[in-house]
Amino acid sequence: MTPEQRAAALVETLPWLTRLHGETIVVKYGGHAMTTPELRASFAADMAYLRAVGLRPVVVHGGGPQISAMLDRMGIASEFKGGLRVTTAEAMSVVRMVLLSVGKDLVTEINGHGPHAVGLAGDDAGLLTAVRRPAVIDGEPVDIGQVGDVLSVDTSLIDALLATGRIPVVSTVAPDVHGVAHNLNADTAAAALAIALGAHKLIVLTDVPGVYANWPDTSSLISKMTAKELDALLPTLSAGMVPKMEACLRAVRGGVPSAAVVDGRVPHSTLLEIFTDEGFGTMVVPDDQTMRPGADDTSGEKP
Ligand SMILES: Nc1ncnc2c1ncn2[C@@H]1O[C@H](COP(=O)(O)OP(=O)(O)O)[C@@H](O)[C@H]1O
Ligand SMILES: CC(=O)N[C@@H](CCC(=O)OP(=O)(O)O)C(=O)O
Repeated sequence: MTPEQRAAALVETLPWLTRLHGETIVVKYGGHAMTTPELRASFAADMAYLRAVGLRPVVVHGGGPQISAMLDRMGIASEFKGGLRVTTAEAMSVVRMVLLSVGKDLVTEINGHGPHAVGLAGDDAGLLTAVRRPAVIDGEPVDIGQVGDVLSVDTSLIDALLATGRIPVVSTVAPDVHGVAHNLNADTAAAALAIALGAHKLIVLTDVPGVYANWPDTSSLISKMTAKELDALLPTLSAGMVPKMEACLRAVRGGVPSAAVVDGRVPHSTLLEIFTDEGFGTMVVPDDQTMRPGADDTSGEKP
């Protein structure tokens, strides 16, 4: 890179730094995007960077592959229906153990940049209350055990942490109203948190460059779509992409100005999505928003 190109890259961030100052960004860090020490280090640096430049990142982490590996070691089979893990009482204790451990590791990694990150789970100060959620297969509800949807969010703890410059790191296990632990898909929980916090953006880090219109045809990557277009695409999606895109749709329909699915295997993908004019991955915007404003846009809002 020439000095001119490096300077241009820095200058390109200026409008976004100005516009996004003080905004809350919910970043969902998927289990497939944390598979190497280098990726975890680059993610931690990105969170510290966002905080340092005046944004308010909130991390919601996954850990699906890590849970499956642990279940496998314990001789318990992993089964998914509609992109959600069938969670027996036996599997639930493993899910809880692994997710809390992944969360703590992430806190340690981010805190290599200063004592900013704080780990939380659904039961901390009533952050998340779950309600049992069936999977929907061919339009029919199917019982998949202790899997939850988000019934309610109490943002008071996160609000207090953000007000003092902390970076909340949320593990998505949560009690229902009877105190029974539930396994929440991390995309689902991230969307609920983004809505409740009035976030400016939901960013979902995964292991593909974005959403493909005709998966697995990799020439069909979608760079941007409206909520309505996503609604039409949803029935064609498979596996983990289903809860992910349902979550993006829910976030945007719930008032979050945009949701982006980006390739978490690319170092610093969060910064590329937030601070570059063209963004990175697939972005979902409300139905009345058809253009991604560039740096010369004067509306003051990047979708
Ligand atoms: N239309 C699609 N576009 C992109 N990926 C898709 C699509 N349909 C299914 N997938 C699958 O969804 C996976 C991402 O979901 P998942 O494995 O649950 O990720 P994560 O662990 O990041 O939550 C991709 O690796 C891909 O195999
Ligand atoms: C109900 C359900 O499926 N829960 C997920 C929770 C972890 C998760 O969402 O992790 P990723 O984001 O890495 O996929 C699971 O048990 O795998």
